[in-house]
Amino acid sequence: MTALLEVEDLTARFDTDEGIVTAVDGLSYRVEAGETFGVVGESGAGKSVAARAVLGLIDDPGRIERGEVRFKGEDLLSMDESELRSVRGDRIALVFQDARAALNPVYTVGEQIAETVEHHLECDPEVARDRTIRLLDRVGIPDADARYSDYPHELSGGMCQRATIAMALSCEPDLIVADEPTSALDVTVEARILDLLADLTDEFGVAVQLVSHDLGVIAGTCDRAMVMYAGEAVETAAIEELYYDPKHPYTAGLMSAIPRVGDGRDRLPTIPGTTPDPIDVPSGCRFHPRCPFAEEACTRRNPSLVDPETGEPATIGTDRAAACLEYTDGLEGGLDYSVEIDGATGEHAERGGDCDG
Ligand SMILES: Nc1ncnc2c1ncn2[C@@H]1O[C@H](COP(=O)(O)OP(=O)(O)OP(=O)(O)O)[C@@H](O)[C@H]1O
Repeated sequence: MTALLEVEDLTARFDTDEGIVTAVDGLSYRVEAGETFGVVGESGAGKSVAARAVLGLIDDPGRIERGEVRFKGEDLLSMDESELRSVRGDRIALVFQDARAALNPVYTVGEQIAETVEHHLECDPEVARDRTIRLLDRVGIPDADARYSDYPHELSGGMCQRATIAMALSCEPDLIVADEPTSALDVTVEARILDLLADLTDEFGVAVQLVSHDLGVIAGTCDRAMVMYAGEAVETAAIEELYYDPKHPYTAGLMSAIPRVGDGRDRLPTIPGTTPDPIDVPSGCRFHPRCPFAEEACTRRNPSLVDPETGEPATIGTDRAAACLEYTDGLEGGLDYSVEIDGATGEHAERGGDCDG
């Protein structure tokens, strides 16, 4: 069965003064209709470039070198700009981190949403206005009738993000690509917006590709997720599997950065080291310089995604995949970490191994 979105072997590069940055390297994943699919990884992993590539929004000095982005079976990368624009306006909507910048400052919030409604539904302005007010109300903007006439600068950050979500929904899309939609918001507002997104995906049956550097956000919101490192996918799994039984040492490290109830830590990265220089990525497994379990083989061989149970190469349809030599019997010492969950809270309580950093 064809998934709603199928990205295959996507490779995107930027020509910079310092050299060529391969921001996304041979990336393959799928998003099923109606599901919330998370893309997680540290800054520079290639999450935003992957999200933008889905919409053909890679600008100079970037280019998509190869791959396919099939939306309902049609390759978006082979479409011309006007075809793409109509898919973007109609079937795929975008929500960005900086909601205020995404809104036009010279029109009221209501006017700009009503304009897309009018265009999309080919209805008259009164109908568009009513529908816009209902949408503003649905995304939790209080007193939506009055807020319709507010300019973006008159709304708080959280309210602006609600407005852009209303805007995204106004074209009744099949897919919303949300790139760090809550990173600029404080934690309480973030939680409310994520709850809203979850409710709306159920209610409108829309799929979401949710990009975040925060595995806590992804774990709380998504059905499945892909973990990215240095332009590549290192693990894909249903969210419970990723959370309770991470197969890649990098995912396990990200897990330990999820704040736990009562431990007072903020979201500090606990994996030692930093993401590699994108112009000069490490040989072999790109994570090996930071991996506590790395062996000599890891410096030579870049593992591809495989089913961790069988070691068989993963395809776009594989539900569980990890890219570590461990799963093709390539490690002598193996992986030595464990994840223990405090049953009472469902939070991560203890971890073994060296991956805590
Ligand atoms: N316009 C650009 N010109 C040059 N390099 C770019 C450009 N946009 C992205 N890159 C590079 O591509 C790589 C991936 O960037 P991307 O923004 O996708 O990462 P990310 O995982 O979304 O992280 P962040 O959360 O920091 O945005 C990075 O090394 C980045 O420097």
